[in-house]
This record gives sequence, C-alpha cells and structure tokens, in this order.
Amino acid sequence: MVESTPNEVTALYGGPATRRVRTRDLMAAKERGERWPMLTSYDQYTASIFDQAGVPVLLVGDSAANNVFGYETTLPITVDELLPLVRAVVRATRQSLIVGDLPFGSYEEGPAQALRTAVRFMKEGGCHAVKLEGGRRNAAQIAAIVGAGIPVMAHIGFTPQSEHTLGGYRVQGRGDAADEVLADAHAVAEAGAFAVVLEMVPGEVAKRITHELPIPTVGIGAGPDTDAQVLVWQDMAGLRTGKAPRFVKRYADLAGALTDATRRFADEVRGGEFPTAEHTF
Ligand SMILES: Nc1nc(=O)c2c([nH]1)NC[C@@H]1CN(c3ccc(C(=O)N[C@@H](CCC(=O)O)C(=O)O)cc3)CN21
Ligand SMILES: CC(C)C(=O)C(=O)O
Ligand SMILES: [Mg+2]
Repeated sequence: MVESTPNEVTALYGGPATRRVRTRDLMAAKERGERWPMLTSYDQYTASIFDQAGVPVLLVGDSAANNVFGYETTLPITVDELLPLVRAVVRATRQSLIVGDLPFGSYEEGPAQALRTAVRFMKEGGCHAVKLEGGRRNAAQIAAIVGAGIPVMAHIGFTPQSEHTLGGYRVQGRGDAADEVLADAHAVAEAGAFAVVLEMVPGEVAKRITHELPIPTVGIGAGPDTDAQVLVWQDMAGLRTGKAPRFVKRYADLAGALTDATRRFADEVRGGEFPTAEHTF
C-alpha cells in the first residue's frame, strides 16, 4: 500500500489542501478505488478556478493548438509556443499537479531528444510531470525521462498527433485490435509511466486495462470504468461551439454567456449607457 495522509484525500475529493498533489497521491487514490477528474488549462484564470475547485491534475495540453492558437490539428504547436502557457498555469495554481504535454516532433527522434524536451518543460515551464503520446513505440522515451526523475503520463488509444496514420478521429482497439492497446498499456506501465490516458478506446477494453495496470488510467471517450476522466475545458464548459466529440458532456454554456455579455456591452456603448458617472474619474 502507498501511504496517504488526510490531506491527500481531501485534495483528490476536491476540498481544501495545503500542498500540491503528487503522483503518489494518484496511485493511492487508485488503491482506494477513488475516481478523480482532470481538465486541460492554458491560462491563469481557468487554472486558478480549476485549482480552487479541487481538480487534482491539470494538463497544459498540446490541444492549445486548436483551442488557443486556432490551428486545425495539434500538429503545428511548438515547444516555444506551449511553454509560456505551462508557466502561466503553474504560477496560478497551488494544489493541482500540472502536466505539460510534449508537442509533436519534440520527442519522437529518440530517448535523448525526449529527455531534452522534458527537461525544458521542467526547467522553463515549471510543471510537475510531462505527457507524451504512443505506447510500445515510445516506451524507450518514457523510460529515459522517468530515469532522469521526471514523472511521465502516457497517452494511448487514439493519439491525435498521429491522426494521419490512424485515419482520422477513430476509436482504437475494437475487436482484435484490443490486444494492441493492451500491449501498449502494459509497455508504458513497465517503462515507468505514473498514469496513462486512454483516448477513444472501447469501454470494455479500458475497463480491462484499468484492472490489469498498477497505475491510474485516465479516460477520454473510454467509458466509465477508468480511474480518472479528462476533458478539454472549453468542451466541458461549452465555450467551444460547433459539433463536439461524442465523449464530451457540456456542464455550462460559456459561449452563450459570453455572447450575451458582449452584446449587452456593445449595445450600451452604442446607446451611450456605458460608461456612467460611477465609471468616470
Ligand atoms: N476541443 C478539443 N477537444 C478534444 O477532445 C481534443 C482537442 N480539442 N484537440 C486534440 C484532440 C483531438 N480530439 C478529438 C477531436 C475530435 C474528435 C471527433 O470529432 N470525434 C467524433 C467522431 C468519431 C468517429 O468518427 O468515430 C465523435 O463523435 O466522437 C475526437 C477527438 C481529442 N482532443
Ligand atoms: C485530451 C488530452 C488528453 C490531451 O492530450 C490534450 O488536451 O492535449
Ligand atoms: Mg495532447
């Protein structure tokens, strides 16, 4: 058993904490059978809100490519573009564990490149762990980064950085292909990953992986039986409009709220109702 203090429990339940969540707290939560939430964050205000709301793990995802910078896919984003967002999220938080997502092209060349990039994320980004995509094919990269004392979150199943090989946004591991995803899951755990994201994997496959692996599984489109669940925050809060993936649940209508606020501000400026004396020096 991994030891846990009451503080660790409250952090994962979403209550007040006096210190950062650590990877061993997530392992302890798995052993207690507790599920936990994870969200992406790319800026100080959302980071601070999610941290205070008790989300134990925040991911500064390479999905900033499409959700911040307006690229079509995650492929174009660079380390230099993502690192300032990592720094912002780290500075704005006190209890969440911050994971930095290694961009496409920053780790595939081999363990040396992967370690060099991971070290930049820790030194310049100040995050507490890094994440990279790929199972067996990147197990050596995971082992090299972990060997240097940097916690790694793996990401298997549908890996957006390889969408052109996978043939688009498609569920991975259906039927016979389940063995491939299982082999990837065991490979990343053996390489030393502290957790693994399972993206768009059949629920039964994700359930089996979750039972077989000693490390926490984080599902996105992987059903209800993973140890944790992650969503892109703009999907969760309804800031992003348009058709969302089937695995998304919207918990707010931020796009609607912001559109309404914007229209009222614009109307009041046009009508001479803003500013008034109270806004004037
Ligand atoms: N805003 C946002 N949310 C995400 O979940 C997300 C990103 N961005 N960017 C990086 C990747 C890309 N991801 C995606 C993007 C789209 C689908 C999607 O359109 N899925 C459809 C089609 C599935 C199918 O064809 O079988 C779905 O209905 O789920 C899935 C995952 C997940 N990640
Ligand atoms: C969807 C999560 C797991 C991710 O990798 C990202 O947001 O970049
Ligand atoms: Mg990502």
